[in-house]
Amino acid sequence: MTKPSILVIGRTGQLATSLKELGGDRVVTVGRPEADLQAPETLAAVVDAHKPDFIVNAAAWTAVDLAETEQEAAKKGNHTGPARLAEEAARRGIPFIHVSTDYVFDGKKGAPYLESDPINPVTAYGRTKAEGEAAVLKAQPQSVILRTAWVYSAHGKNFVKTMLNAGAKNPRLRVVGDQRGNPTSSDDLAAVILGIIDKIKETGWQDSYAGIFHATGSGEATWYELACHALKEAEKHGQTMPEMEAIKTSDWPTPAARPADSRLDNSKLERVFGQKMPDWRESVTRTVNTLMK
Ligand SMILES: NC(=O)C1=CN([C@@H]2O[C@H](COP(=O)(O)OP(=O)(O)OC[C@H]3O[C@@H](n4cnc5c(N)ncnc54)[C@H](O)[C@@H]3O)[C@@H](O)[C@H]2O)C=CC1
Repeated sequence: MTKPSILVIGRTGQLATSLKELGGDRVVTVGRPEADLQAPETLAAVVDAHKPDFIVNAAAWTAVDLAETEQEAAKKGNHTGPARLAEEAARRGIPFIHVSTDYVFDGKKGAPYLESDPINPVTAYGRTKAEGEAAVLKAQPQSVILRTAWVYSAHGKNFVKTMLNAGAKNPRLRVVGDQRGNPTSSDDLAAVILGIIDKIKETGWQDSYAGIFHATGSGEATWYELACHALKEAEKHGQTMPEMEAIKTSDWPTPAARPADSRLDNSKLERVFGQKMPDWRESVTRTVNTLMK
């Protein structure tokens, strides 16, 4: 067996699982306790044990609501921990790929966000992720930071799985219909990350690779539209379609306020890396087919 050349931090999360599934022997995933962003002193030893050509950080504090009350832990998971990992990568000359979020924006632009648009996070999660972006780039200038959004997959915890489960148990579902974004399959994001790594291998590091890139599923949706599509696909497998009602954000209060419109423009990803993400509907259909098998 060839030595894995891509070290992924995070083992059980959606993106880490997709990277392992897609990357096979090229990828080794390491999670807690061996690699713990809350205990950054663990990270150097993991990098030295694997001597990778690339490091991907697929780990994060992703509990958006809990981040409001657990700000210190969220900061370690999203800011200081990833910054330390970037520092270890820089010290060894290893390009670093990190993942951030649409929640660095306040959602008030009214059009898809560009990488050059000013950020203004409105949640503790978004703030810690935004601080993480800046700290990672400072620690390792050879970093590619991918801002993604609304991630779902056949594994782990996510909105699509929650809706399929809720739809199987309830005759009627109420889903927020006034937040707009780009549903993203973690498999599609993993494919983009592996594509970026191939490109860097092919061309060597280029200055244009450094910095922030938006990487979300093509097309846009509300949570209501996403739920309806997933449940219609499940209906083809014999699950009863519940009656669906679109509700307002104000009817579904959460501790952390979600941006109303956090659509991202992915054209820089295509321009620089030649990577285009599939339409979210196709990928949701694939995920539902996997789950209903
Ligand atoms: N899930 C979503 O909807 C979105 C996710 N993102 C970002 O995408 C990336 C991947 O997210 P997912 O795979 O969906 O998240 P996930 O919640 O499925 O997985 C997170 C992973 O991080 C690991 N982790 C948490 N704390 C850790 C620590 N202290 N040390 C080591 N590992 C730790 C968990 O064990 C898990 O494996 C993250 O950077 C996240 O912020 C961005 C936008 C939306």
